[in-house]
Amino acid sequence: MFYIQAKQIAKKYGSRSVVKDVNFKVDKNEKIAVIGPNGAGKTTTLEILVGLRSYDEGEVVHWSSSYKEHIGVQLQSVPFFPGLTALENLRLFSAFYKKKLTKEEARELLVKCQIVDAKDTEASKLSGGQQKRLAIATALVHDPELVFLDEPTAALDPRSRISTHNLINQLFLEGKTIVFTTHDMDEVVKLATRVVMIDDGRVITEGNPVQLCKEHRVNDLEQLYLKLTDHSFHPIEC
Ligand SMILES: Nc1ncnc2c1ncn2[C@@H]1O[C@H](COP(=O)(O)OP(=O)(O)OP(=O)(O)O)[C@@H](O)[C@H]1O
Repeated sequence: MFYIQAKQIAKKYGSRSVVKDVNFKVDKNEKIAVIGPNGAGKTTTLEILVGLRSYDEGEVVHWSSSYKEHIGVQLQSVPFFPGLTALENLRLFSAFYKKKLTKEEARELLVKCQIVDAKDTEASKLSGGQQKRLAIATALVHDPELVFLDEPTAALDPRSRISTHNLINQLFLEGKTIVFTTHDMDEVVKLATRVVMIDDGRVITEGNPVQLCKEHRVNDLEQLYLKLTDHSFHPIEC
């Protein structure tokens, strides 16, 4: 069963093309890592897939007309409600959906996302890493089937990064499908069932990370990334 199928999508900001002819399918029970250089168009592609951003060409098909109720999205910057604590923010976010979280349910979600210690701190005063965890919690308030996480571990300390990996695996075991972006290649190998590499607005390769390395005869994903995104790299013809 597929959740999202994007066919030949293209997007321009002004006259600048940032997504070019992208095909992107999200199937049920996947953990997809989207990787690529800064500015490659990963966030824009994800925003188009979840219906937050318009596109100029192509088609995006979702599995359900009410898909927005079943997708959770953590973007890189989250506009928390000013003056409200982490717990209050979470409950207010949940009020946008059919089922509002009780105080206890909100607390449990903060425990799950390892941010409960800061539940009574004003959200805007949390550290960068804590805000990231709260942002992940807000993406989960409506128990979505499909979860998009845009750089969920950027700016996290090693312990927090590991607990976020554990959270992603836990969500996957609960039956959720996860799509995440990252610049950490070890994280991709550790977590992803499939990797999609985007460069200059195009998908340049995709597949199982280990399999892809074998096919391209490189030792690891970092080498594959460096090889495929090196615009000065010209293979020697035999
Ligand atoms: N709202 C916008 N208006 C104009 N240009 C934008 C907008 N959002 C993104 N861009 C530009 O589009 C390009 C792709 O941005 P995008 O955020 O999709 O890249 P990314 O691959 O997610 O990068 P990063 O890894 O740095 O997060 C960048 O050059 C960026 O400056």
